[in-house]
Amino acid sequence: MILADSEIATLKATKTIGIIGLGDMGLLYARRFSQAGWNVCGCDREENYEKFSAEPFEVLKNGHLVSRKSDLVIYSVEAENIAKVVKMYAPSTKLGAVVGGQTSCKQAEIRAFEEYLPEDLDIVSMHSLHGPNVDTTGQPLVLIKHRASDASFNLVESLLSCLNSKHVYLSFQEHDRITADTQAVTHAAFLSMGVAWHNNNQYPWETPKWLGGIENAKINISLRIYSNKYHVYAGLAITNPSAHEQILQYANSCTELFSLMIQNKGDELRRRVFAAKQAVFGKLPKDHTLLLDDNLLQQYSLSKIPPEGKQPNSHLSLLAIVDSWSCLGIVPYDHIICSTPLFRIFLGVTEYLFCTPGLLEECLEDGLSKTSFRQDDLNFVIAAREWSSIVSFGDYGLYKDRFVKTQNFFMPMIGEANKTGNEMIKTILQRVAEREGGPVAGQE
Ligand SMILES: NC(=O)C1=CN([C@@H]2O[C@H](COP(=O)(O)OP(=O)(O)OC[C@H]3O[C@@H](n4cnc5c(N)ncnc54)[C@H](OP(=O)(O)O)[C@@H]3O)[C@@H](O)[C@H]2O)C=CC1
Ligand SMILES: O=C(O)C(=O)Cc1ccc(O)cc1
Repeated sequence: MILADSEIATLKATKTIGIIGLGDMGLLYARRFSQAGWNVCGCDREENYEKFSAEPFEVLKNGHLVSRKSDLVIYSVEAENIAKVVKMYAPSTKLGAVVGGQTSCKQAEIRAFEEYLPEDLDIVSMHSLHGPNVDTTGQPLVLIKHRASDASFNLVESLLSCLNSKHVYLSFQEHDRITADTQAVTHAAFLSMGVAWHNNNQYPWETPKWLGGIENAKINISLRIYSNKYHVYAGLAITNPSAHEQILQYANSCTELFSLMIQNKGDELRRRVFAAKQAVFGKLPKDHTLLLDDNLLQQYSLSKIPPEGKQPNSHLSLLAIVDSWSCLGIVPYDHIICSTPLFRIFLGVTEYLFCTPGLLEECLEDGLSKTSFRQDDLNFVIAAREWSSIVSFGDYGLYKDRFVKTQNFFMPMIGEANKTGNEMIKTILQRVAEREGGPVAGQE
């Protein structure tokens, strides 16, 4: 429960909030909390101490110093390191404090808290379902009351209320299942596009094949992911066991649909894809308005080449996501309350392809009869399988290596892609907010 203003004022005067890990998300939280009038302290690795001298909150040298004086400690470190970091600082936690974390998959985080924190401490965890450069307003924020009194939970919820996000209450198990369905498989699709373009040695904005609104969304989101830190995507996929199954299903769906195309098994392909369409989109109301359309996305192009009419495209990446949702029994709309901006965009372009009259039929026809996309699709299948293997091996080193190679390939365009991507996301989020009647989020 968010407390009354007078009670929040008392908490602000008496409680100290500690953030361990002042990277992108930790810094966002620490700045916002201190701007809202909370007493905040934080730390990063000791060797980074000097970097934070201009911050408006107290910066300490390490997590022991943060833990011993904070009434609420939030760990905002790499998922890969969470157990190690919690083990290190947990014994220094102040008596009676509440502890939480921001990692994207909660199983490893909660396990670390249970193993290393003294039993008398409360655990309330959280997850902002957006990146550090998105306005927090109206975005989903998951709150997990794992082991806590109402007073502890109210402290956490009242503190987080300054972000103006939409609070979603889940257990850690529900959180991990939903984010595997939404985030992990979304990232797998866009990561695979990047690797496929890289392996084909082509910048998609340089070839007339990739023109049009849907292609702009694919390119901008893929490059946005490759502009980020690899550990964010590695952590949320590798530490979440449900994500392994989803990503494998995605790779299998890509393989099987592509196999049907190259064998020219049109009837089987259509049967399978239309059954998936029915499972995923069948219950949408007749008057359902599409979130996205090709015209809206047309303006967000990185290409200098003027559009020259429609190019044939099988849209294998989009066919495969609907097929995998269908095979896994996932209805993505059930998770919309817990969706990230990238997931909404992925769902938006997929919905556009599947629900615009005639478009799905056209792309299946292209997939079966045109060969111009075969090489791209083959590379896409290989990339999806590669990501699935890397995630299932749980190998962060391999993940980093694969990610960074493709990141380097796209480096010359990352700055411009982020600018265009930010504009695109801003427009889409405004549209989401208008549609849902909630607060309008902008870009920071
Ligand atoms: N970025 C995003 O879009 C989102 C990320 N998350 C999750 O939030 C968490 C943080 O992500 P993000 O901020 O992006 O990542 P960053 O890499 O930017 O931040 C993590 C920070 O923690 C520091 N750190 C590592 N070990 C310690 C330690 N022992 N003591 C103090 N600081 C330490 C890191 O230092 P160093 O770099 O030197 O290792 C780094 O500065 C991750 O678990 C991520 O999955 C959640 C929502 C969105
Ligand atoms: O929107 C997305 O999917 C992002 O890529 C940003 C992101 C990354 C990690 C999270 O835990 C939450 C959001």
